[in-house]
Amino acid sequence: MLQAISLSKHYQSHVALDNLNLEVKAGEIFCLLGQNGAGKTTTINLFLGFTAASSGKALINNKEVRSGSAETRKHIAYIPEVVMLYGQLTALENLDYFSMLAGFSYDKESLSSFLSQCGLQESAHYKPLSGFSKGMRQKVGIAIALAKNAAVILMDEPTSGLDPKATDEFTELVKALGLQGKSILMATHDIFNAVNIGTHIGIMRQGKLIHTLKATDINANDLQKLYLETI
Ligand SMILES: Nc1ncnc2c1ncn2[C@@H]1O[C@H](COP(=O)(O)OP(=O)(O)OP(=O)(O)O)[C@@H](O)[C@H]1O
Repeated sequence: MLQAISLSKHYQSHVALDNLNLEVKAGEIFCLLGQNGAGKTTTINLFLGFTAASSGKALINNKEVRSGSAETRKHIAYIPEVVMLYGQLTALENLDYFSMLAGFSYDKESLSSFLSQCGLQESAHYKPLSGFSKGMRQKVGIAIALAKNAAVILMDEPTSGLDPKATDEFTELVKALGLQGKSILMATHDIFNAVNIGTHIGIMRQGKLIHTLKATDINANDLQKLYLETI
């Protein structure tokens, strides 16, 4: 589970995140919408411990995130806009390496099976990442999340720049992770995808979470209207 309690981040006098209260339970996919600079990445970075909170708390499985500490990060998988892995290593080698960093050791069949579950063709398992498309990299990123057995998955605009088919495949994978009981927080600019993928949707403006909605309570057209009225 992922929780923010009165979480704020200031850069000198600038308020990047203002008193965020948020809970993403197991099996929930929370999509954060908001204009550039609304505070989405700041929120994700606070949960990752990449930056320290000015006040309030970020909790992962009820443990407070400490900036720079690996204690809570081991429960998290992070999928940024472009999954940065080792280009000279194969998909299998990358997965093996990142699983080991998280304390897991798998045989080749198991590693291959994680990649296949994420829709990566077997012929690609043994190819270096340098030749992978963005969509293929995102699949390896999800495979790492599976292999790490991460309870929490944080995603920052993971479908930006993906073609419709790759977006659709990615969406199905993320929904399956939700059904497996992961807590997922995803920052996105894609309103249609947020309704399609999310169980919950938040709209941020100038560091504040203004609206929180259940995805079943709104369609894409109404969400777009509300979004435009809010920002
Ligand atoms: N290291 C930093 N130093 C100063 N200000 C920062 C820093 N990081 C972020 N900010 C500011 O905090 C605010 C929130 O930024 P953030 O990156 O969280 O927005 P965002 O919603 O993720 O935007 P985008 O959609 O463009 O990724 C912005 O005004 C940004 O300029």
